[in-house]
Amino acid sequence: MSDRTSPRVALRSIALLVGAAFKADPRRAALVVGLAPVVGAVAAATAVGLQRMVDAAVAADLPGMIIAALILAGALVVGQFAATVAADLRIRLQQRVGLLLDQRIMEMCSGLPHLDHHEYPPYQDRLELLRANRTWLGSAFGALVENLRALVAFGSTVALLMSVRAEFLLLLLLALPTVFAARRGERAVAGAEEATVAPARLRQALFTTACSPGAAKELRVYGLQEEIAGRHRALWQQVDGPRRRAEARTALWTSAGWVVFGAGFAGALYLVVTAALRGQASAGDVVLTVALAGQLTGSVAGLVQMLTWMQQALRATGYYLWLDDHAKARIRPQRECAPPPAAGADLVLENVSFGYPDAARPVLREVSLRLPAGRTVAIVGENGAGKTTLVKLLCRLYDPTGGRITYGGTDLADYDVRSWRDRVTACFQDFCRLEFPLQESAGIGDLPRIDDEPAVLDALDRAGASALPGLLPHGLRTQLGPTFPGGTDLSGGQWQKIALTRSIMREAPILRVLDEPAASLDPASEYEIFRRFQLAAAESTHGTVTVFVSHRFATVRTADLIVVLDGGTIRESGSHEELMDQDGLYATLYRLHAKGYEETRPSWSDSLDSLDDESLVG
Ligand SMILES: Nc1ncnc2c1ncn2[C@@H]1O[C@H](COP(=O)(O)OP(=O)(O)OP(=O)(O)O)[C@@H](O)[C@H]1O
Repeated sequence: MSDRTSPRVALRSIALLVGAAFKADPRRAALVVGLAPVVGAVAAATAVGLQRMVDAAVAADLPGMIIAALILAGALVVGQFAATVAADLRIRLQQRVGLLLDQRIMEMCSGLPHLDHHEYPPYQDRLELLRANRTWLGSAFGALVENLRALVAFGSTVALLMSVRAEFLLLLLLALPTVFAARRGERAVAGAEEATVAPARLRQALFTTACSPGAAKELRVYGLQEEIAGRHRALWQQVDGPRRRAEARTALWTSAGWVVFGAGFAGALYLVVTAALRGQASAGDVVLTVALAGQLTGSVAGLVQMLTWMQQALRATGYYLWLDDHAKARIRPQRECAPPPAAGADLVLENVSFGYPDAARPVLREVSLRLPAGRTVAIVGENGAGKTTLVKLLCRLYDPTGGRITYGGTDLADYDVRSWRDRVTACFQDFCRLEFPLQESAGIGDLPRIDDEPAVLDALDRAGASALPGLLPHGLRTQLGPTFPGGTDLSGGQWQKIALTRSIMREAPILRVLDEPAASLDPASEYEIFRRFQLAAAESTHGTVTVFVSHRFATVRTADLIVVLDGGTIRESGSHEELMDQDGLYATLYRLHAKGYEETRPSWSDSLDSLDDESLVG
């Protein structure tokens, strides 16, 4: 990561900011840009008014004094009015630009069709830097405009000084060390920030853990509060030390710059006063020089501040542009799109291999498998066998790194990714707890029908959660999530059932994935869910392929096809009976599970045995 904003990135950033401001609010943006030079020129106009006033007073020139008074009054009124209006407009515009860019960042993170950017450390590093500097994004356009104002103020002051004596141009050169020192300092601070982004990210993660309701139980049981706080403190020191040192160096360089400028400033005053004493300059010139020299100090300080502000803003915009470029590069060029997939075909994996980005070894190797339309396929295997990875490929959250997956003979990569996802539903083991009203949290599984009450009630019923609305104070309208006013928390199993309901909302999907959808439920409930989905698949005329991932072999024994994954390859596949006859890994593990189950057989297991299809359908 470079600590420099290259001229190309700076230009692109400026174009981005101007474009965003004029897109967010064109009229306000035009006014803000238009008022900046007016505000910038006020100081110089005031100095001119003063000069004319003194010269007219010395010459007892009444009309001259009136004109000077009008200039002074005009500069005061216009200056105050323009500065107040410009500040109000700029603040409001900053908020609008911030909102627009925030939305673009959200789009960049969640709008990418694949998931790999979430696991790419440089992407996460830039995202953290952008998060830490996000406020600069909103104010970046303001920084640009303020720089314009500061430049006009500085330029007009220098031009007037030169009108008194051309040598005063030197003051401009003497201001440069301060400006360069501030620029260099900002770069050093940026470099320190970028060099410590990894511990900063970890510190942020610790903070989130300490404040998250999800971690609250373990933090207390294991007494981790002090440990987490201690690590957070240590990381802060790791992050803060280099940054503070860079800031101290910046202060030193900038002070040295001011010493140089101060010497020049004193020299200029000496020159004009001695010239006036020799009669080579008017009293007005002395007043003008004193006023302008004072303003020059202010405008150099302003310019330094504004340049630092702009550099920080451009740096934040640079992170944004990097993320945007990365996001665009990750959108694979779509080959000529196949027409949207029609239901009723088989999904076929042909020698599919897959490795996560930067991983040393592939997770799936040469997997060939046919998932028949309208059937239920169970994927079983030990932890880390590659089950979830396989279903992620089916959902096109990643594309295979070798081989291909076809549907009805067409490579999935040939379908527009959105048209494929429109026909897929899924309930993942790390499902989302969407803290909306129950109606929306479940209905969002089929966005066009999010408000369709009968559809949501039907889906809740089919997910085995028909009782849930009755248990909540406002039924389907109950706000979920305890942190919201009037919000209700649910048990892990109830949240999971809502995730399951979402996966039922879409009608006639091509593929329904249930990746350990019952991890929070007891085996009887898991079996009930599996049977519900199996019966629904059998009754469906749409040919939906149902893929069920589970650790519990007993749950899935009635699946049409059972696939045993082992170390990223298919070890065995077939029906329960076929696999038991083979007496291989499946049979061994099944017997092991059954033995454990017999030994720990709880009372509710009778209900599991008595589950039949009618009780589920009815
Ligand atoms: N995002 C990722 N980046 C890198 N490696 C990953 C990622 N996700 C999973 N893996 C690795 O891929 C392998 C297979 O993981 P996967 O989640 O597919 O297994 P699984 O069979 O579903 O396991 P479990 O039953 O524990 O859920 C594991 O070794 C895991 O460490």
